[in-house]
Amino acid sequence: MIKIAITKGRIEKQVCKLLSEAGFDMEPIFNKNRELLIETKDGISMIFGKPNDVVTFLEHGIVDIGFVGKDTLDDVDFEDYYELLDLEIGKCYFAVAAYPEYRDKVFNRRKKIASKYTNVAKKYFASKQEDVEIIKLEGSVELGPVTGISDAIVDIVETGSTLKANGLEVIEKVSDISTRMIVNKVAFKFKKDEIMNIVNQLEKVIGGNQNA
Ligand SMILES: Nc1ncnc2c1ncn2[C@@H]1O[C@H](COP(=O)(O)OP(=O)(O)OP(=O)(O)O)[C@@H](O)[C@H]1O
Ligand SMILES: O=P(O)(O)OC[C@H]1O[C@H](OP(=O)(O)OP(=O)(O)O)[C@H](O)[C@@H]1O
Repeated sequence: MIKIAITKGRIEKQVCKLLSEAGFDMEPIFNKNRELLIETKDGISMIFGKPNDVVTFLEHGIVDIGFVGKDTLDDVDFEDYYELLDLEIGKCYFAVAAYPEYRDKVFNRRKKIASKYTNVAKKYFASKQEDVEIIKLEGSVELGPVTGISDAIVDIVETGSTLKANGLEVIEKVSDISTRMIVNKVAFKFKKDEIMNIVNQLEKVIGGNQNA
């Protein structure tokens, strides 16, 4: 049996649609209500969890495969997995954002940066040799500059409409994000054929979508 964890929320439906187009039996998933663990006719069991938890389940060997955003992978401490596929969905990017004045402002103190992705923010400013204070916010991160708790934010930008609605703008792009398929290394050793079958089937659909 192959065990899969899928990130709930924005990317859930698109991942399930790709798996269905790749020929896997997703009917029980499409018909599910509040169940969090579902078994399909293909001998695949699927759980649905929050982004960081998908990685935690994979780290502990509870699942063989995880579908999760690159944003989450960039932020967690765990790196001992194989990233086998970019699903080319859930596309967005990390950016430093702030009010336009931030660009020319001279700071005579450490800048304050708010983010839900504190490791990404830390790593980014460290790469620029900038010593900043990182403030963790759990959501609505744009509130950082709006309330004045921070000078800028590191957050996900998709359409840019949340920034615009709050008078903020992208100061610097940090990195691209999309949904990835990750695999537990031990599982790959013992279930290589089944896992590669899923990779190959998905690749055909992703390739087809890109050429469409
Ligand atoms: N505009 C976007 N904002 C946030 N995530 C996006 C966006 N577009 C694509 N994604 C991807 O979707 C994944 C899941 O995001 P989603 O907002 O559903 O869950 P979440 O981070 O648990 O947030 P919440 O706590 O608001 O439910 C993200 O990790 C990211 O890879
Ligand atoms: O560029 P946009 O298309 O406006 O999308 C970006 C927004 O979407 C995400 O927030 P989400 O809606 O997940 O809520 P949250 O802030 O509570 O995490 C992200 O944190 C931005 O706020």
